[in-house]
Amino acid sequence: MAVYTALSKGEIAAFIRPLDLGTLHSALGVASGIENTNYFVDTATGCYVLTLFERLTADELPFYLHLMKHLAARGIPVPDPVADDAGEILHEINGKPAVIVNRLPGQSVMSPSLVQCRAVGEMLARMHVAGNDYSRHQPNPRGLDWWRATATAARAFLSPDQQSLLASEIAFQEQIALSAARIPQGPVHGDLFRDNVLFEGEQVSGVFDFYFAGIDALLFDIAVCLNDWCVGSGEHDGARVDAFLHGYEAVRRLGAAERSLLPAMRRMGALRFWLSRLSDLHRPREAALLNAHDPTHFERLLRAIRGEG
Ligand SMILES: Nc1ncnc2c1ncn2[C@@H]1O[C@H](COP(=O)(O)OP(=O)(O)OP(=O)(O)O)[C@@H](O)[C@H]1O
Ligand SMILES: N[C@@H](CCO)C(=O)O
Repeated sequence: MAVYTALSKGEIAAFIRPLDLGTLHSALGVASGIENTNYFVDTATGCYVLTLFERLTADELPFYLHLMKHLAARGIPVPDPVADDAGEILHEINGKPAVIVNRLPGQSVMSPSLVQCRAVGEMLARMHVAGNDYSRHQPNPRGLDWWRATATAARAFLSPDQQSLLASEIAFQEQIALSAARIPQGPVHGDLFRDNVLFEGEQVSGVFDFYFAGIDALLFDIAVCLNDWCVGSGEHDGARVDAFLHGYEAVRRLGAAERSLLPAMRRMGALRFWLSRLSDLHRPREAALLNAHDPTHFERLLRAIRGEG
Protein backbone atom coordinates (compact mmCIF):
# COMPACT_ATOMS: atom_id res chain seq x y z
CA MET A 1 0.00 0.00 0.00
CA ALA A 2 0.13 2.16 0.91
CA VAL A 3 -2.68 2.27 3.46
CA TYR A 4 -3.88 5.72 2.46
CA THR A 5 -7.22 5.21 4.20
CA ALA A 6 -7.11 3.38 7.53
CA LEU A 7 -10.27 1.36 8.22
CA SER A 8 -11.29 -0.16 11.55
CA LYS A 9 -12.36 -3.79 11.80
CA GLY A 10 -15.87 -2.50 12.65
CA GLU A 11 -16.03 -0.44 9.45
CA ILE A 12 -14.95 -3.45 7.38
CA ALA A 13 -17.49 -5.71 9.16
CA ALA A 14 -20.26 -3.20 8.41
CA PHE A 15 -19.13 -2.99 4.77
CA ILE A 16 -19.23 -6.75 4.13
CA ARG A 17 -22.53 -7.40 6.01
CA PRO A 18 -24.84 -6.77 3.00
CA LEU A 19 -22.58 -8.83 0.70
CA ASP A 20 -23.32 -12.23 2.26
CA LEU A 21 -19.66 -13.00 2.86
CA GLY A 22 -20.21 -14.36 6.39
CA THR A 23 -18.71 -13.21 9.69
CA LEU A 24 -15.49 -11.20 9.52
CA HIS A 25 -12.52 -13.11 10.95
CA SER A 26 -9.64 -10.73 10.21
CA ALA A 27 -8.66 -7.67 8.18
CA LEU A 28 -5.05 -6.75 7.46
CA GLY A 29 -3.72 -3.69 5.59
CA VAL A 30 -1.49 -4.72 2.65
CA ALA A 31 1.93 -3.09 2.59
CA SER A 32 2.74 -3.43 -1.13
CA GLY A 33 1.31 -1.51 -4.09
CA ILE A 34 1.29 2.25 -4.44
CA GLU A 35 -2.00 3.20 -6.08
CA ASN A 36 -4.80 2.09 -3.79
CA THR A 37 -5.58 1.05 -0.24
CA ASN A 38 -5.88 -2.74 0.01
CA TYR A 39 -6.95 -4.97 2.90
CA PHE A 40 -6.82 -8.76 3.05
CA VAL A 41 -10.20 -9.70 4.50
CA ASP A 42 -10.89 -13.24 5.79
CA THR A 43 -14.46 -14.23 6.56
CA ALA A 44 -16.41 -17.39 7.31
CA THR A 45 -16.88 -17.92 3.54
CA GLY A 46 -13.35 -17.35 2.26
CA CYS A 47 -10.45 -14.95 1.66
CA TYR A 48 -10.97 -11.65 -0.10
CA VAL A 49 -9.18 -8.42 -1.00
CA LEU A 50 -10.91 -5.13 -0.28
CA THR A 51 -9.65 -2.21 -2.41
CA LEU A 52 -10.43 1.46 -1.79
CA PHE A 53 -9.67 3.55 -4.82
CA GLU A 54 -7.61 6.60 -3.95
CA ARG A 55 -7.32 8.21 -7.39
CA LEU A 56 -9.86 6.52 -9.65
CA THR A 57 -13.44 7.76 -9.49
CA ALA A 58 -16.67 5.75 -9.60
CA ASP A 59 -17.17 6.84 -13.23
CA GLU A 60 -13.78 5.46 -14.27
CA LEU A 61 -14.11 2.05 -12.61
CA PRO A 62 -16.77 0.10 -14.57
CA PHE A 63 -14.41 -0.51 -17.52
CA TYR A 64 -11.89 -2.25 -15.23
CA LEU A 65 -14.33 -4.11 -13.00
CA HIS A 66 -16.42 -5.49 -15.86
CA LEU A 67 -13.24 -6.49 -17.72
CA MET A 68 -12.23 -8.54 -14.65
CA LYS A 69 -15.71 -10.15 -14.57
CA HIS A 70 -15.52 -10.83 -18.32
CA LEU A 71 -12.10 -12.53 -18.05
CA ALA A 72 -13.03 -14.45 -14.88
CA ALA A 73 -16.15 -15.80 -16.66
CA ARG A 74 -13.85 -17.12 -19.41
CA GLY A 75 -11.62 -19.04 -17.02
CA ILE A 76 -8.76 -16.55 -16.64
CA PRO A 77 -7.56 -16.51 -12.98
CA VAL A 78 -8.34 -12.84 -12.24
CA PRO A 79 -10.14 -11.24 -9.28
CA ASP A 80 -13.91 -11.52 -9.63
CA PRO A 81 -15.72 -8.56 -8.00
CA VAL A 82 -18.40 -9.54 -5.46
CA ALA A 83 -21.88 -8.19 -6.23
CA ASP A 84 -24.52 -7.08 -3.73
CA ASP A 85 -28.17 -8.22 -3.84
CA ALA A 86 -28.87 -5.68 -6.59
CA GLY A 87 -26.01 -7.06 -8.73
CA GLU A 88 -23.85 -3.95 -8.14
CA ILE A 89 -20.09 -4.65 -8.04
CA LEU A 90 -18.92 -1.12 -7.30
CA HIS A 91 -19.41 -0.12 -3.65
CA GLU A 92 -18.37 2.80 -1.45
CA ILE A 93 -16.60 3.23 1.91
CA ASN A 94 -15.85 6.58 3.57
CA GLY A 95 -17.00 8.34 0.41
CA LYS A 96 -14.46 6.45 -1.72
CA PRO A 97 -15.26 3.86 -4.38
CA ALA A 98 -14.51 0.32 -3.19
CA VAL A 99 -14.55 -3.24 -4.50
CA ILE A 100 -14.12 -6.61 -2.85
CA VAL A 101 -12.74 -9.54 -4.85
CA ASN A 102 -11.71 -13.14 -4.20
CA ARG A 103 -8.12 -13.49 -2.98
CA LEU A 104 -6.17 -15.46 -5.58
CA PRO A 105 -3.78 -18.20 -4.43
CA GLY A 106 -0.02 -18.28 -4.98
CA GLN A 107 2.98 -16.00 -4.70
CA SER A 108 4.68 -13.46 -6.93
CA VAL A 109 8.02 -14.60 -8.31
CA MET A 110 10.72 -11.96 -8.60
CA SER A 111 13.29 -14.21 -10.39
CA PRO A 112 11.13 -16.16 -12.84
CA SER A 113 12.41 -19.35 -14.42
CA LEU A 114 12.21 -19.85 -18.18
CA VAL A 115 9.19 -22.09 -17.62
CA GLN A 116 7.48 -19.34 -15.62
CA CYS A 117 8.29 -16.75 -18.34
CA ARG A 118 6.72 -19.08 -20.86
CA ALA A 119 3.68 -19.58 -18.61
CA VAL A 120 3.09 -15.86 -18.20
CA GLY A 121 3.42 -15.35 -21.98
CA GLU A 122 0.83 -18.04 -22.54
CA MET A 123 -1.49 -16.54 -19.90
CA LEU A 124 -1.20 -13.07 -21.47
CA ALA A 125 -2.18 -14.48 -24.87
CA ARG A 126 -5.13 -16.33 -23.28
CA MET A 127 -6.21 -13.01 -21.72
CA HIS A 128 -5.95 -11.26 -25.06
CA VAL A 129 -8.02 -13.93 -26.79
CA ALA A 130 -10.61 -13.94 -23.96
CA GLY A 131 -10.82 -10.13 -24.06
CA ASN A 132 -11.48 -10.10 -27.79
CA ASP A 133 -15.27 -9.80 -27.39
CA TYR A 134 -15.22 -7.35 -24.45
CA SER A 135 -17.60 -4.60 -25.48
CA ARG A 136 -16.68 -1.63 -23.27
CA HIS A 137 -14.21 0.90 -24.60
CA GLN A 138 -11.66 3.12 -22.94
CA PRO A 139 -8.36 4.26 -24.42
CA ASN A 140 -5.15 3.33 -22.59
CA PRO A 141 -5.16 5.78 -19.65
CA ARG A 142 -1.35 6.00 -19.92
CA GLY A 143 -1.21 6.83 -23.64
CA LEU A 144 0.10 9.76 -25.68
CA ASP A 145 -1.96 12.56 -24.03
CA TRP A 146 -0.91 11.42 -20.58
CA TRP A 147 2.79 11.20 -21.58
CA ARG A 148 2.70 14.75 -22.90
CA ALA A 149 1.06 16.17 -19.76
CA THR A 150 3.29 14.17 -17.41
CA ALA A 151 6.47 15.05 -19.32
CA THR A 152 5.61 18.75 -19.01
CA ALA A 153 5.07 18.41 -15.25
CA ALA A 154 8.27 16.34 -14.78
CA ARG A 155 10.54 18.66 -16.76
CA ALA A 156 11.48 20.79 -13.74
CA PHE A 157 13.02 17.75 -12.04
CA LEU A 158 15.12 16.62 -15.02
CA SER A 159 18.60 17.47 -16.32
CA PRO A 160 18.89 18.96 -19.85
CA ASP A 161 20.05 15.55 -21.10
CA GLN A 162 17.03 13.82 -19.58
CA GLN A 163 14.70 16.50 -20.98
CA SER A 164 16.09 15.98 -24.44
CA LEU A 165 15.74 12.18 -24.16
CA LEU A 166 12.11 12.63 -23.13
CA ALA A 167 11.30 15.06 -25.94
CA SER A 168 13.01 12.92 -28.57
CA GLU A 169 11.28 9.73 -27.40
CA ILE A 170 7.83 11.34 -27.38
CA ALA A 171 8.48 12.67 -30.90
CA PHE A 172 9.48 9.15 -32.02
CA GLN A 173 6.36 7.64 -30.48
CA GLU A 174 4.17 10.28 -32.18
CA GLN A 175 5.70 9.20 -35.52
CA ILE A 176 4.90 5.52 -35.05
CA ALA A 177 1.42 6.08 -33.55
CA LEU A 178 -0.35 5.43 -36.86
CA SER A 179 1.44 2.10 -37.43
CA ALA A 180 0.75 1.12 -33.81
CA ALA A 181 -2.97 1.81 -34.34
CA ARG A 182 -3.04 -0.61 -37.31
CA ILE A 183 -1.84 -3.74 -35.46
CA PRO A 184 -4.33 -5.88 -33.44
CA GLN A 185 -6.04 -3.93 -30.65
CA GLY A 186 -8.05 -5.03 -27.62
CA PRO A 187 -8.16 -4.79 -23.83
CA VAL A 188 -4.61 -4.65 -22.46
CA HIS A 189 -3.67 -5.09 -18.80
CA GLY A 190 -1.07 -2.36 -19.20
CA ASP A 191 0.91 -3.09 -16.00
CA LEU A 192 1.65 -6.83 -16.05
CA PHE A 193 4.78 -6.69 -13.91
CA ARG A 194 6.03 -9.63 -11.85
CA ASP A 195 4.31 -8.25 -8.75
CA ASN A 196 0.91 -8.42 -10.47
CA VAL A 197 1.10 -12.15 -11.21
CA LEU A 198 0.86 -15.07 -8.78
CA PHE A 199 2.26 -18.57 -9.30
CA GLU A 200 1.66 -21.94 -7.74
CA GLY A 201 4.84 -23.75 -8.77
CA GLU A 202 5.26 -23.20 -12.52
CA GLN A 203 1.57 -22.44 -13.12
CA VAL A 204 0.10 -18.93 -13.18
CA SER A 205 -2.55 -18.90 -10.44
CA GLY A 206 -3.52 -15.22 -10.54
CA VAL A 207 -3.30 -12.00 -12.52
CA PHE A 208 -4.50 -8.84 -10.80
CA ASP A 209 -4.32 -5.02 -10.67
CA PHE A 210 -6.24 -4.15 -13.83
CA TYR A 211 -6.50 -0.45 -13.00
CA PHE A 212 -4.28 0.68 -15.87
CA ALA A 213 -6.15 -1.40 -18.45
CA GLY A 214 -7.49 0.11 -21.65
CA ILE A 215 -7.96 -0.60 -25.32
CA ASP A 216 -4.61 -0.46 -27.07
CA ALA A 217 -2.26 -2.48 -29.26
CA LEU A 218 -2.00 -5.97 -27.72
CA LEU A 219 1.71 -5.68 -28.45
CA PHE A 220 1.96 -2.98 -25.77
CA ASP A 221 1.21 -5.61 -23.09
CA ILE A 222 3.89 -7.88 -24.54
CA ALA A 223 6.41 -5.03 -24.49
CA VAL A 224 5.58 -4.13 -20.86
CA CYS A 225 6.09 -7.78 -19.89
CA LEU A 226 9.38 -8.16 -21.77
CA ASN A 227 10.64 -4.99 -20.07
CA ASP A 228 9.95 -6.41 -16.62
CA TRP A 229 10.03 -10.22 -16.82
CA CYS A 230 12.87 -10.60 -19.31
CA VAL A 231 15.39 -7.98 -18.21
CA GLY A 232 18.51 -9.22 -16.49
CA SER A 233 21.50 -7.05 -15.75
CA GLY A 234 21.37 -5.61 -19.29
CA GLU A 235 18.65 -4.58 -21.77
CA HIS A 236 17.20 -8.03 -22.08
CA ASP A 237 17.72 -11.64 -21.29
CA GLY A 238 17.38 -13.39 -24.66
CA ALA A 239 16.48 -16.79 -23.22
CA ARG A 240 13.63 -15.29 -21.17
CA VAL A 241 12.40 -13.23 -24.15
CA ASP A 242 12.31 -16.40 -26.28
CA ALA A 243 10.52 -18.36 -23.55
CA PHE A 244 7.92 -15.60 -23.07
CA LEU A 245 7.27 -15.23 -26.81
CA HIS A 246 7.07 -19.01 -27.36
CA GLY A 247 4.44 -19.19 -24.61
CA TYR A 248 2.50 -16.26 -26.08
CA GLU A 249 2.63 -17.58 -29.64
CA ALA A 250 1.50 -21.04 -28.57
CA VAL A 251 -1.89 -19.34 -28.10
CA ARG A 252 -1.84 -16.30 -30.42
CA ARG A 253 0.61 -15.82 -33.30
CA LEU A 254 2.10 -12.39 -33.82
CA GLY A 255 1.74 -10.83 -37.28
CA ALA A 256 4.72 -9.49 -39.28
CA ALA A 257 3.79 -5.87 -38.47
CA GLU A 258 3.66 -6.68 -34.76
CA ARG A 259 7.09 -8.32 -34.90
CA SER A 260 8.64 -5.32 -36.59
CA LEU A 261 7.07 -2.87 -34.11
CA LEU A 262 8.20 -4.76 -31.01
CA PRO A 263 11.39 -2.72 -30.36
CA ALA A 264 9.42 0.55 -30.71
CA MET A 265 6.77 -0.79 -28.32
CA ARG A 266 9.43 -1.72 -25.80
CA ARG A 267 10.60 1.89 -25.96
CA MET A 268 7.00 2.99 -25.43
CA GLY A 269 6.71 0.73 -22.37
CA ALA A 270 9.98 2.05 -20.91
CA LEU A 271 8.86 5.66 -21.53
CA ARG A 272 5.48 5.07 -19.89
CA PHE A 273 6.98 3.66 -16.67
CA TRP A 274 9.85 6.14 -16.54
CA LEU A 275 7.22 8.89 -16.62
CA SER A 276 4.87 7.31 -14.07
CA ARG A 277 7.72 6.66 -11.66
CA LEU A 278 8.93 10.26 -12.03
CA SER A 279 5.42 11.48 -11.39
CA ASP A 280 5.02 9.26 -8.31
CA LEU A 281 8.43 10.26 -6.95
CA HIS A 282 7.91 13.99 -7.27
CA ARG A 283 4.30 14.13 -6.19
CA PRO A 284 4.19 11.70 -3.26
CA ARG A 285 0.99 11.28 -1.31
CA GLU A 286 0.37 10.70 2.36
CA ALA A 287 0.41 7.02 3.20
CA ALA A 288 0.88 4.86 6.23
CA LEU A 289 3.45 2.91 4.22
CA LEU A 290 4.74 3.95 0.82
CA ASN A 291 7.12 2.13 -1.49
CA ALA A 292 8.26 4.47 -4.28
CA HIS A 293 9.75 2.80 -7.36
CA ASP A 294 13.03 3.96 -8.94
CA PRO A 295 12.47 5.97 -12.17
CA THR A 296 16.10 5.73 -13.31
CA HIS A 297 15.66 2.00 -13.96
CA PHE A 298 13.34 2.79 -16.88
CA GLU A 299 15.43 5.73 -18.06
CA ARG A 300 18.39 3.32 -18.36
CA LEU A 301 16.26 0.69 -20.07
CA LEU A 302 14.90 3.25 -22.54
CA ARG A 303 18.44 4.38 -23.40
CA ALA A 304 19.52 0.74 -23.79
CA ILE A 305 16.67 -0.14 -26.16
CA ARG A 306 17.40 3.02 -28.16
CA GLY A 307 20.98 1.76 -28.49
CA GLU A 308 22.41 4.53 -26.31
CA GLY A 309 23.00 2.45 -23.18
N1 LIG B 1 -7.04 -10.52 -5.81
C1 LIG B 1 -5.89 -10.65 -5.16
N2 LIG B 1 -5.50 -11.86 -4.74
C2 LIG B 1 -4.35 -12.02 -4.04
N3 LIG B 1 -3.55 -11.01 -3.68
C3 LIG B 1 -3.89 -9.78 -4.08
C4 LIG B 1 -5.06 -9.53 -4.85
N4 LIG B 1 -5.15 -8.19 -5.06
C5 LIG B 1 -4.09 -7.64 -4.47
N5 LIG B 1 -3.33 -8.58 -3.87
C6 LIG B 1 -2.12 -8.38 -3.06
O1 LIG B 1 -2.14 -7.04 -2.60
C7 LIG B 1 -0.94 -6.37 -2.97
C8 LIG B 1 -1.27 -4.94 -3.36
O2 LIG B 1 -2.15 -4.92 -4.46
P1 LIG B 1 -1.83 -4.06 -5.75
O3 LIG B 1 -0.48 -4.42 -6.29
O4 LIG B 1 -2.99 -4.20 -6.64
O5 LIG B 1 -1.69 -2.62 -5.14
P2 LIG B 1 -2.15 -1.27 -5.70
O6 LIG B 1 -1.68 -0.20 -4.78
O7 LIG B 1 -3.63 -1.35 -5.94
O8 LIG B 1 -1.50 -1.21 -7.11
P3 LIG B 1 -0.02 -0.98 -7.70
O9 LIG B 1 0.66 -2.32 -7.75
O10 LIG B 1 -0.36 -0.48 -9.05
O11 LIG B 1 0.69 -0.03 -6.88
C9 LIG B 1 -0.35 -7.19 -4.09
O12 LIG B 1 1.03 -7.18 -4.14
C10 LIG B 1 -0.83 -8.60 -3.76
O13 LIG B 1 0.06 -9.18 -2.85
N1 LIG C 1 4.25 -1.42 -12.08
C1 LIG C 1 4.47 -0.04 -11.78
C2 LIG C 1 3.85 0.41 -10.48
C3 LIG C 1 2.37 0.45 -10.40
O1 LIG C 1 1.68 0.55 -11.51
C4 LIG C 1 5.97 0.24 -11.68
O2 LIG C 1 6.73 -0.70 -11.43
O3 LIG C 1 6.36 1.39 -11.83
